[in-house]
Amino acid sequence: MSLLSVQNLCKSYGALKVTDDVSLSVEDGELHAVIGPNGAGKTTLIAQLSGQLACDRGRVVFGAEDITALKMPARVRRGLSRSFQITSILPGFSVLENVATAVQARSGSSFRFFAPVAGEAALNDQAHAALARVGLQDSAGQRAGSLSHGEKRQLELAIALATQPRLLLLDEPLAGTSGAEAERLVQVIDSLKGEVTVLLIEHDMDAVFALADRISVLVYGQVIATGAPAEIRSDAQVRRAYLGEDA
Ligand SMILES: Nc1ncnc2c1ncn2[C@@H]1O[C@H](COP(=O)(O)OP(=O)(O)OP(=O)(O)O)[C@@H](O)[C@H]1O
Repeated sequence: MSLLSVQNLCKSYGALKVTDDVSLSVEDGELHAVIGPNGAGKTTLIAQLSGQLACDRGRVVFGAEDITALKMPARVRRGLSRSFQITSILPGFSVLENVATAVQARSGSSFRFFAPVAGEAALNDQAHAALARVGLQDSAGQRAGSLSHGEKRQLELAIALATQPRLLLLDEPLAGTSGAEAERLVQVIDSLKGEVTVLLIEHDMDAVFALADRISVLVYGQVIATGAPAEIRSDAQVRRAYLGEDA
């Protein structure tokens, strides 16, 4: 059984069909990338999967449960998390506090079962573990606002991981990075493989083809192909529609 099954998802704005009968599955443990030209509907799809945006039609099944009608917090509690954007980082708070806040938000009242000091220690332990996963363990005490752009992207990942997702939705995690910063993020995402199932949207094709187990290609709101990177690279329709004949 797939971890995530997206069935005939639709979203229109007036006459514009932004997601148009999208079906795809994400298998447990895989890194599944969704690529497509600007305006293809990728961000809208992620918003529909995270629960930020209601679907006009179609179903989203997570594990064995139909979650189509659930709002975002209920989806997060079930382990379906979207990476938070840099804009949601609290710049005046420390890196650790940013992650600890996310741990607490996910856990709801569960930390109240601990005595206050033990609760805080448990919270910090989880936050430190998430920071170590993304290579920010030495920056825990630093103000989040003083991080470089690439480090802020790493912090976003740590915040998402702190919610202990089963499926992580990553929307352009490399945006605004290049060179060593981008390579670092690719390494971090690669290191999550096998531990967290990932649905990745990313414009950096080198990163996508290096990381993905499978790729779905979205064009004008429709999935025109799904397959392993080598299959996608050699798919004539994909080359015509998106990658270009010389890709
Ligand atoms: N709230 C909205 N109201 C009207 N049109 C919208 C709205 N949100 C998105 N669109 C339109 O839907 C289309 C798809 O947008 P979306 O952001 O999902 O594409 P995308 O594939 O993520 O693009 P990009 O790669 O440029 O981020 C675009 O034409 C966009 O202008």
